[in-house]
Amino acid sequence: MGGNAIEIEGLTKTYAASGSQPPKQALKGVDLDIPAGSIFGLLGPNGAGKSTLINILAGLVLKTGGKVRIWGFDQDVNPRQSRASIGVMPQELNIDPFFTPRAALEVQAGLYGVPKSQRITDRVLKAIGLEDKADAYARNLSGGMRRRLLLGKALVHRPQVLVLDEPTAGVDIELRQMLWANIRRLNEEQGTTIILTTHYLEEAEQMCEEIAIINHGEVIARDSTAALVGRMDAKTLVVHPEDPVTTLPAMPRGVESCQRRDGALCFTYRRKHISTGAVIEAVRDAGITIRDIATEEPDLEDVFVELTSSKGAA
Ligand SMILES: Nc1ncnc2c1ncn2[C@@H]1O[C@H](COP(=O)(O)OP(=O)(O)OP(=O)(O)O)[C@@H](O)[C@H]1O
Repeated sequence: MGGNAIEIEGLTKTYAASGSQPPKQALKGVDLDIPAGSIFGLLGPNGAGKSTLINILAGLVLKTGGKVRIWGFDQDVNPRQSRASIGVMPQELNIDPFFTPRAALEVQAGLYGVPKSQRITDRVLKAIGLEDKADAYARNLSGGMRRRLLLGKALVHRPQVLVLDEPTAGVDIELRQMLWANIRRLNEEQGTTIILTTHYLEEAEQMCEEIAIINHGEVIARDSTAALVGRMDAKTLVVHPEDPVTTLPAMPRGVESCQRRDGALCFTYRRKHISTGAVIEAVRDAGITIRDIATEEPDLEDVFVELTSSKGAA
């Protein structure tokens, strides 16, 4: 196979109408390649289509149209192999309370048809730090342990691609760090490709080499995290002029100017390329007396909000 763990072309999904609900087009033609060996972030607001996409990858939801290849296997041509290449840690804590972690992992391995001689139950228990609890009933496990067990269940068939759907939602910092350490290790030591959805943009920034932002069933941005962070390098200088200004002052190249409703002038630029001093100088050169001045520094959250509210209209 080539350099991609996942190749998605023109993927569409329309959920059928039910009762008074009209049909819902959840994916509107998604093209997305995810490089093998990467840690890839899939971000988007609630209802954007992330779970639909992930569930299609996992073989849990049937696509309406388009092509999906997992580890080189076309879902339509080689459904079994494509499914065996991927493991999914779901959002919900759906664990049978009457199974022990060991039994839960064994059952899961059975579901994937892993022969007994090739099972790696002990190794998985160790990787998720549940050796001590291997034979305790799952109902006695803490929320954090259950989450780790879900991760373990996604690993029993040694998938090349691991999908984590909101793995750290509602999880305390210590457990979050432990989960990330586990996941990084899988990525580094076994080359497992990791795809994760998260609402913690800071986490995505720290963990993911590349990020796709999905909104209203479409990919609206896909870039290396470094490039997205580069976008965030934008800084806005807000100038409150002493007297009303009717003409925006001339600015150095690369500065976007606008005027706010309250009359304030705002100038957005990349700090890397243009200094704040140069912008202030240009304002003064235009004969504008500055009454007050402030700077605004957007973070990934702002970029995300801007992208999902402007380009993503249905
Ligand atoms: N089984 C279903 N039947 C009908 N509509 C559905 C079904 N599942 C999801 N949808 C709709 O499809 C759209 C995409 O939903 P999806 O769950 O994929 O979004 P999401 O990005 O995962 O959101 P969240 O972050 O809240 O999990 C939403 O409008 C949702 O209401």
